[in-house]
Amino acid sequence: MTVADELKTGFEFKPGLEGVPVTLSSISFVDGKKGVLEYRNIPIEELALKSTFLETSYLLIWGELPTQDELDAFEKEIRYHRRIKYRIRDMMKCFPESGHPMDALQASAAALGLFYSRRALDDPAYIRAAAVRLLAKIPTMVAAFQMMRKGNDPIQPRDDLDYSANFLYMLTEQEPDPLEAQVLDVCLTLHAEHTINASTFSARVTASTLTDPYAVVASAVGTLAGPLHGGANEEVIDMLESIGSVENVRPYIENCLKTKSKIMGFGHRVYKVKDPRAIILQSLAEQLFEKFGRDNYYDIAVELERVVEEKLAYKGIYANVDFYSGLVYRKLGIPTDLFTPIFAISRVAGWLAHWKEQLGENRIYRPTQIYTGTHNAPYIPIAER
Ligand SMILES: CC(=O)SCCNC(=O)CCNC(=O)[C@H](O)C(C)(C)COP(=O)(O)OP(=O)(O)OC[C@H]1O[C@@H](n2cnc3c(N)ncnc32)[C@H](O)[C@@H]1OP(=O)(O)O
Ligand SMILES: O=C([O-])CC(=O)C(=O)O
Repeated sequence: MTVADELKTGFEFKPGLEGVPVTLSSISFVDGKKGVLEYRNIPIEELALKSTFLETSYLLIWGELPTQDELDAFEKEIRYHRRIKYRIRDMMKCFPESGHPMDALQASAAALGLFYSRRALDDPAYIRAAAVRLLAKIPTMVAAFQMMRKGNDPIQPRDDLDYSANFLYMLTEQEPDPLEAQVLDVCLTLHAEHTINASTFSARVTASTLTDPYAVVASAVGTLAGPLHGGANEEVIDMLESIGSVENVRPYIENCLKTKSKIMGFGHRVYKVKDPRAIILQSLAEQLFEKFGRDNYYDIAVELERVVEEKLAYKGIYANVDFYSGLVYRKLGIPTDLFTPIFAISRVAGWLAHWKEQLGENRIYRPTQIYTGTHNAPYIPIAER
């Protein structure tokens, strides 16, 4: 059969699965034309203003906002499980300091499966324990690698600090300013879930084989790392650095358009307007600048957004979630190559929600292909090739 024949069999090939539904889901909703994002029916703006990352994680994974008692119990369990086993720390010490923290995180998340490998996927207590462990330990692993690659011992989590304050503390051994901890917490809430993006799809495919949740998260971390997905937040800062000044913005964009290169932090498969999270992230950056002083990259970013809109709005290309997040993290003093691991700390909540949902009505993912080769080719002996 030729490719044309294959296409006649009724398959419609959609590169990148654009617009192809791959599951039923009630976890989140995006209206890309109106710029709407909801988690479990609640608008992201409401959650950013009124919730916390852990409460939002509970909402995503278990489908409802927790009562005060449920939230207290959940937070207590997370605090209890923050520490990582010394054998995981020892393993991480062998990682090369020059390695990317996303690779370190992917390997460490997978290593959790060596210690907690029981696959009781129909036991709600197992599901809860795995979700708690992953939410609790991933920030500790990210901070531990940061310390170890600088030649220092990891900083132990502090039980008196909440989730985001504790993460910032483990990175610096300094108790963060309350505004810094609060801003980071809102960033985590904003990044926690986004329907069937590439890493979540990867998580669901892995989950559908009924493997363990650590493998599910490790495969999603690997997928998030790429520059077309979560890795773009790091690339945005590199781009702002290479542009260097507001005057250089227009020639930079014109050159990208001429050479058909992507402008990092812009464009989205679903949003055809400015990403609602970018609007909130920009205001978080401004709050930090007001208290701690402006970042000189901000003016470049604002001009970049203006020129990209002027040139590309007609194609529906606007700032996405990765455009302003890096400016927030930079102001929090976080190194650029930790931006994507921070995205992972947050998105693990969404991945876990999808893992749990996938297990509910599981069928293994096994799509098809359109074969583009030939048939019955002769085997040519090596001497005759
Ligand atoms: C958390 C996240 O994952 S958010 C996304 C983070 N990624 C980035 O910021 C990287 C830059 N952006 C991109 O590469 C893309 O916009 C993606 C990967 C996000 C979406 O990709 P797709 O939906 O496949 O869009 P695709 O790449 O086909 O682009 C469609 C058109 O818009 C253009 N376009 C899309 N994004 C950009 C961009 N950032 N800069 C310039 N042009 C762009 C493409 O060149 C293409 O133009 P054409 O139709 O004239 O050929
Ligand atoms: O939805 C997507 O394609 C990308 C993503 O994860 C997000 O925007 O948060």
